Amino acid sequence: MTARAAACARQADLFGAPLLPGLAYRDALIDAREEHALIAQIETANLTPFQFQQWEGKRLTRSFGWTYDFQTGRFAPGEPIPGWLDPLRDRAAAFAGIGPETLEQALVIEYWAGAGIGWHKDRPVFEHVIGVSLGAPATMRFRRRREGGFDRATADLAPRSIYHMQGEIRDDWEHSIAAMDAPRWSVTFRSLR
Ligand SMILES: O=C(O)CCC(=O)C(=O)O
Ligand SMILES: [Fe+2]
Repeated sequence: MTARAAACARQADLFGAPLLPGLAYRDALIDAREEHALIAQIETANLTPFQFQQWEGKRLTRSFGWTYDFQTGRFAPGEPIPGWLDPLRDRAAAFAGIGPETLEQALVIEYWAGAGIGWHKDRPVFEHVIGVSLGAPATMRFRRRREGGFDRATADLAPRSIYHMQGEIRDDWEHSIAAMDAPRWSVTFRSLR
């Protein structure tokens, strides 16, 4: 079995059928001390409320490397990825089997209790999407439209875990995160297509 097939088989065990081609996941990427240090850094990183038209999400965000403005649709170079994210970016890249320098964007999100993120696909300018979870456990949901409805699947995201989306799961499926009852932070890294 190839490494990828083995990863898929593990996912099938963890998350149940159907397989989600292009999704990889592992627990315990970092330890609790590293998790707390990252949360402390995020808390001083001047995140701002996510806003889309009149609607303000119950989450704070900040992007580095590249910014995508949801109000204007403008995609532009942003502030460099800060040094405190470098070790995490290295591990995210190693997990995905790609070079760290290809992960040109980092997005930091703080979800307030009661917040999640609605159905979407990540912007097509990006290719690989790799996410690290901090704080509350989360349920990531996936759906893909088919005749008469949706194919659906879910993945449990433990704190300190990592996921990688590429290919079918990233391009053909939408994802969302169910509202959580405690704060959660995520750091996602993206490569450009
Ligand atoms: O918080 C996460 O892990 C996912 C965030 C997400 O889907 C996004 O920013 O596009
Ligand atoms: Fe996303």
